Amino acid sequence: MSKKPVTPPARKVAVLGAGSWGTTFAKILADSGNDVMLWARREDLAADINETHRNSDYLRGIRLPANLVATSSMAEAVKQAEQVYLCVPSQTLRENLVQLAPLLREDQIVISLMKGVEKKTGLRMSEVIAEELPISPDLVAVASGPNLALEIAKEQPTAAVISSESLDTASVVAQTVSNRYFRCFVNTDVPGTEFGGVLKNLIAVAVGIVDGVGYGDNTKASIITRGLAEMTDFAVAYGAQPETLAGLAGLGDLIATCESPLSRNNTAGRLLGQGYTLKEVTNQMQQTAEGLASVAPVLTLARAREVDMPIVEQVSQVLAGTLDPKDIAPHLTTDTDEPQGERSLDDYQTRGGGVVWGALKRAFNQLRDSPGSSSSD
Ligand SMILES: NC(=O)C1=CN([C@@H]2O[C@H](COP(=O)(O)OP(=O)(O)OC[C@H]3O[C@@H](n4cnc5c(N)ncnc54)[C@H](O)[C@@H]3O)[C@@H](O)[C@H]2O)C=CC1
Ligand SMILES: O=C(CO)COP(=O)(O)O
Repeated sequence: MSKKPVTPPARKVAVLGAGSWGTTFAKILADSGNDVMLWARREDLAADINETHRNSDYLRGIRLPANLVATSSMAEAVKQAEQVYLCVPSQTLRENLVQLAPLLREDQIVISLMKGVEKKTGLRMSEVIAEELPISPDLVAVASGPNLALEIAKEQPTAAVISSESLDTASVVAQTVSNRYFRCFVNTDVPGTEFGGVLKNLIAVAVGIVDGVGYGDNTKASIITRGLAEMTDFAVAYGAQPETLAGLAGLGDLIATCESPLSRNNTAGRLLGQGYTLKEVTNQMQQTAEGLASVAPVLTLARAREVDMPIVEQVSQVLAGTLDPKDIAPHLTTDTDEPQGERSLDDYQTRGGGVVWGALKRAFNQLRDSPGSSSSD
């Protein structure tokens, strides 16, 4: 006699932050069978989500599932949750953690969905969490990957990486999140996974700038390719594994963000390339473009470890109004006229015994061979 499959009880989870990604992630979690509480700062937004099952300010045309309930009380959201997902703009994380700290139990897992560094400290989001929350690092995870909110809210299939110092934690989170349109891989390279998400934003601003100027695909492809080398150099200098940058959280997200008009970072860059000032661009943007705030702290970190970041340097000069956007491309790789060897990716390939291409091949084979289950990215 065949046994009936046992359906695990629904997990209770909380998502803090009801913008485009927080709401989309809450939908992913609800579609994965969890009971989701979504915390919105504004009471009227929480009420509107509960009444209409929509968040029209951020996700026009998307219906939210019935097992997703909104609240404007952080205490209510967090109280029953086994896992707490954080999705507020990076520069506001610390103030929100101050509110969260007294509400948190020591067995709750905390997951960052954010892609920025704190401007005044240069810390990654998981590092800010470690400073502000009384929590073991084993219970902290981060999620990153090619994840443009609106596409996923429409249930278009994609993949992401869940990273934690504890593989057990990453696996529990991956199992909680994964569903038929959102597939999670796991790794333990937290710096690589977080920096991938931070750095691709900066390259997407650069690509947006040249797009706004009117340059075509050769210029953009050059920036994307050299940008990946720049991202990898930087992240490796801060302890990341190069293969993480060749995976979903690096190359994957870089492609999605640089290609898509849905990307806010790409859009901000395009406006700069069209001649708007930084102030005019930030006034026009209704959503968070993390890259604009990350440029300065990333350059400070790069200089501290003597990493060359010519593309990010030039984005910084365009933001400051000291470089004409149309001049960004000719200076892509060097500030001398001497020809240079194309360093980074070849270097990693040689030094790491083909590590980048090996990782790409493994990722491709995994996607091809094993639909459904999670494994490393
Ligand atoms: N939208 C996307 O496609 C993706 C976004 N992300 C990341 O998610 C994070 C959040 O971005 P989005 O949801 O897209 O931004 P958003 O601009 O769509 O929404 C931000 C939300 O935070 C709220 N907020 C603003 N100030 C706040 C404060 N002081 N305290 C608490 N909440 C505050 C806003 O009211 C809004 O609900 C960012 O780090 C972004 O890089 C990551 C993957 C995809
Ligand atoms: O992180 C994202 C896609 O993975 C979203 O990019 P933007 O923040 O530029 O919209």
